[in-house]
Amino acid sequence: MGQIYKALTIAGSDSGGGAGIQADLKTFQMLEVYGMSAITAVTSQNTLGVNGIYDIPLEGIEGQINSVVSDIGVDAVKTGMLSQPAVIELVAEQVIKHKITKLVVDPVMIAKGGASLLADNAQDALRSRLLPLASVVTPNIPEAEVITGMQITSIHDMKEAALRIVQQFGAGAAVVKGGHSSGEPTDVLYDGEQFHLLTASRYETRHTHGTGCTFSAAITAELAKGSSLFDAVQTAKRFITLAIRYELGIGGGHGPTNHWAYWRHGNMKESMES
Ligand SMILES: Nc1ncnc2c1ncn2[C@@H]1O[C@H](COP(=O)(O)OP(=O)(O)O)[C@@H](O)[C@H]1O
Ligand SMILES: Cc1ncc(COP(=O)(O)OP(=O)(O)O)c(N)n1
Repeated sequence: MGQIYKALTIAGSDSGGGAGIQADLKTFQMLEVYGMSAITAVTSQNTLGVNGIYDIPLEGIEGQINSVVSDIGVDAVKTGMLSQPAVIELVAEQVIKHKITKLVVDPVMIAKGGASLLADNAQDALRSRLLPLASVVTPNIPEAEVITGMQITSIHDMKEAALRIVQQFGAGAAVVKGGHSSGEPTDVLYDGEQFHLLTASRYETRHTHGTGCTFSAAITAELAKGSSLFDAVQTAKRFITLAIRYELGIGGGHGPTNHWAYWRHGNMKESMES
């Protein structure tokens, strides 16, 4: 079987299977990384929206992380929905305690349907406790605006936000994602030294539920395998573009992306070009 690479997601459960823990584990599997989970909250959710949020007690979250790390071990960790300041505090402590060096922070704040997945009073904890521990942070444009306090209306602004997330808040790197912009969905990576722009075609579809989770999970999987940050982000961009392009078309609202697409269509030469 060769070497088994392992990744842990610390995030919320999406009963609809398109975002959160479910999207992360599907992505890890497709990228041939063994996936594990520490669930922070259970959501009752489908393509139409979030109907309920049930937080997991702190000792339950800590127990899941300890169980996994102490026995199986992790090559990389990602965070998603952390919902409360105390959860962020706990996760930060665990990252330090377990000496996690590859940490992808997806600063999940609001679901596509509008439900809040991060309490307003958790923003400070996110900035001060988690961002300094992150190898890379992956905000969408509204999340980057909340973190930095600046308005983002251009690639220039996206670069400035990524720079601030690294220089002001202490993250190792930042990818400000362009899904919420108009035009081509260009993502801006600042790796601490230079900027990289990752561009793809925009596919006009309502089936984009879980794009951010899937993208950050793909980065995590590639980092777990030992890829450089730039290579990991490039692979993640390809993974999410194909997952959006080959939509499943299920559900009456914002449907999930296609986590099989990279595997089924990923080596088709023209798959990113048309
Ligand atoms: N309609 C689309 N077509 C192609 N790529 C997209 C589309 N929407 C988002 N993306 C890409 O999906 C990834 C997630 O982006 P985004 O939607 O901004 O994040 P989030 O799901 O956190 O809001 C980024 O790489 C972004 O460029
Ligand atoms: C449990 C859970 N976690 C995260 C999200 C948000 O995921 P994201 O990838 O940002 O996708 P959209 O909400 O933008 O579709 C979620 N909905 N549920």
